[in-house]
Amino acid sequence: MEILVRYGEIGLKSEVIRKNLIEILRKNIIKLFRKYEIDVDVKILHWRLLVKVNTKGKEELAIKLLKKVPGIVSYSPVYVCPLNINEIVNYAVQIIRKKLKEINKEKITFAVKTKRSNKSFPYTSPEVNRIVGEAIVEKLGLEVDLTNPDIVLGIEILKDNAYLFTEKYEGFGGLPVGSQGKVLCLISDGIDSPVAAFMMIRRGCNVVLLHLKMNEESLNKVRKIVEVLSDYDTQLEFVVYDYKKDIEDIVEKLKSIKKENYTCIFCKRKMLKIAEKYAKYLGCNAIVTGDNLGQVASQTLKNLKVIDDVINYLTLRPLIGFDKDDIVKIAKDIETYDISTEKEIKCPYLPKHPKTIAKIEEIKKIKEKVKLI
Ligand SMILES: Nc1ncnc2c1ncn2[C@@H]1O[C@H](COP(=O)(O)OP(=O)(O)OP(=O)(O)O)[C@@H](O)[C@H]1O
Repeated sequence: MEILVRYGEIGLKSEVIRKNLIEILRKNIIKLFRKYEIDVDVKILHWRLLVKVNTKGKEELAIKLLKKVPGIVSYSPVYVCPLNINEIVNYAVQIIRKKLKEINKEKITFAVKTKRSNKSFPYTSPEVNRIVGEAIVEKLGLEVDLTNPDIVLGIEILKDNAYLFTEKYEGFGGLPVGSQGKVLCLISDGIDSPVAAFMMIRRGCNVVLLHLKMNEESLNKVRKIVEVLSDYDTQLEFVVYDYKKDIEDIVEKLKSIKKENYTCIFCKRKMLKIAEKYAKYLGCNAIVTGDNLGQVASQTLKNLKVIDDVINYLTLRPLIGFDKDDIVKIAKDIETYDISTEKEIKCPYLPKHPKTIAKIEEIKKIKEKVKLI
């Protein structure tokens, strides 16, 4: 099986950068397929990649896996045909004939959509559409429907060959992983932080996922999430830090001065402080969290400011402006949603009335009183 892979934004870059990104993309495809013991050859074509799946019986898996490679916008299993209009017509008729066997319907309609990037091919795209379309009508008796066809036959005319296909799968787009440096993502068992990590992977970052462990149940969920995300970034690193003592210390100290409502703020400050240490040690360029504005009462700009104040490191919150529905949709698409929601584990340290608008002067006073970060 051969699959034609299309990239998007990579194509907008200068030639030197584009070549570099395409090579990273090529290697990423090979790495992911190797993980699933699929032997592939990936050839770089003009504006496309051609993935040749050599392992028999793994074709369906190969199609699923390509969705998990950032940088890919869409892809199609293809028939590779010589650059000759008669051959293209012959291939087209055979492909449609085969496709007809899969469709159980009386009157089947079709459309031909050609894209010619090889301008030295002597027929324009509309001409190819017409010639191939007429042959299909004549030989197979189908009807043309350009708005809502049962079968769309795609033809891409590239430098070396014509590529014919009837299926087109969507990728996530973005940039190849490994092209934009490394970030440290704070990951919990919730819906948001796996999506935040994915957003950074999609933009080409390698990620280190850091989980601050408070209980075994959450850690088990996070482990499953890590497994899913490590298909998108095959070099993903996962670090677990035992956080129980730290959070208990925070809760105890705040209780002693009746400031329990500051628990979330001091907890997040401590998390960022720990994250900063790991980020520096592991060579990460930024820290990433799944925070969102106003999703819970304590996620206010003022709170985020006093939380960020504890470190001096680039902190990114890729979901800050997203609606919950948008986040849920992505979580479902990347297959972390079911894991995040399989069992809700409530934070046992959550105070009754978390502080919504924290002031830095108040934080300073508390810090000094009970020695917190
Ligand atoms: N136990 C944890 N380990 C690592 N990071 C965490 C942990 N808990 C929270 N975070 C980070 O802080 C962010 C905001 O925390 P919040 O308490 O709102 O998260 P949550 O509701 O538990 O999970 P999520 O934001 O992933 O849906 C998270 O998105 C995540 O980046």
